Amino acid sequence: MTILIEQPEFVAGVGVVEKKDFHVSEDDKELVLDGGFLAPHTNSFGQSFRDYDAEGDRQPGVEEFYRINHMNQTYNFVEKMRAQYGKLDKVEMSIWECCELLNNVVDESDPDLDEPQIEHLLQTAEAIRKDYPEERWLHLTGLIHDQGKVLLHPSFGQLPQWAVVGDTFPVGCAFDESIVHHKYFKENPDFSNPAYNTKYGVYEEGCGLDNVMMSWGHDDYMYLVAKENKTTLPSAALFIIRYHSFYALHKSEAYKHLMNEEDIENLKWLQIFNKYDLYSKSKVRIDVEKVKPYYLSLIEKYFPTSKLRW
Ligand SMILES: O[C@H]1[C@H](O)[C@@H](O)[C@H](O)[C@@H](O)[C@H]1O
Ligand SMILES: [Fe+2]
Ligand SMILES: [Fe+2]
Repeated sequence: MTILIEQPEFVAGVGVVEKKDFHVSEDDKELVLDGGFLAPHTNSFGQSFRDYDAEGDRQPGVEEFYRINHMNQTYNFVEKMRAQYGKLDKVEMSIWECCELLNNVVDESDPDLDEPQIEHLLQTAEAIRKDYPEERWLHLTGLIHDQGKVLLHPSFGQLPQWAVVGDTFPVGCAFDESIVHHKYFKENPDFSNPAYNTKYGVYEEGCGLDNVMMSWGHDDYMYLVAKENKTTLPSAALFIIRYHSFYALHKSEAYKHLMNEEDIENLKWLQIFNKYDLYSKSKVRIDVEKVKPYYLSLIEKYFPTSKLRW
């Protein structure tokens, strides 16, 4: 007997459809995988993924991270950061050089991972590659989605962790209760500002997420870098990069009233991507030198110049 496990797949022009991706053969009493990626039940610390209350060494630091993040991410702050970092006048480097810079970067907001970020980028991309071998754009999206974390590096002004990592959320309208450690928004000045604390705030129904200011961090920054450097990646890739930390949307379905038609389409891809972003976090290291030529070929395909403006 064969047990089929459902995996969604994208078919050009049709969108996301169900796909039978791998099976377990009971006759042979062994697992027969068609090279598929298996999402583990627990993280490398033995806890469920994204359990922000589970007791453990990382919990107090992660909670403190969110306290400071929620207090400081205001509409005004985001406007300033977008204007300053949108100039892309800090550094010139290639995508691969950026991967290498992330060799020393550890994300303090993450309860599931304490490995350097280069590992996470490759783990994500390689996990996607297993299940979606044909979607080369999605492999590259995996590789670059967290590169905005270079904002932590001294050559980018060494921004504090609260201004770079963690889940993101819209500013300029009410903070949804589904956001991790929501209680700390009480200390954010926008929380009691009537211009910003209603369901719509400064936005309108269906205005499109492109027109929504998101809390500042690696997502919005990398989106600007990719867009301004004229990537030919599809719009779903840019959507994934800008909103992959927006769990209130892609997990809790909050803020849907701000989406437009294109957002609704792109969200399907983000939900696929999220499985690999989250569940590939592990202690299993990728052989960087072995996979490097493949990713260099993708970078060449989707970016017009080898040096990017950051
Ligand atoms: O801690 C994690 C990490 O910073 C990820 O890169 C980000 O995308 C997540 O949303 C966040 O919660
Ligand atoms: Fe991220
Ligand atoms: Fe990530």
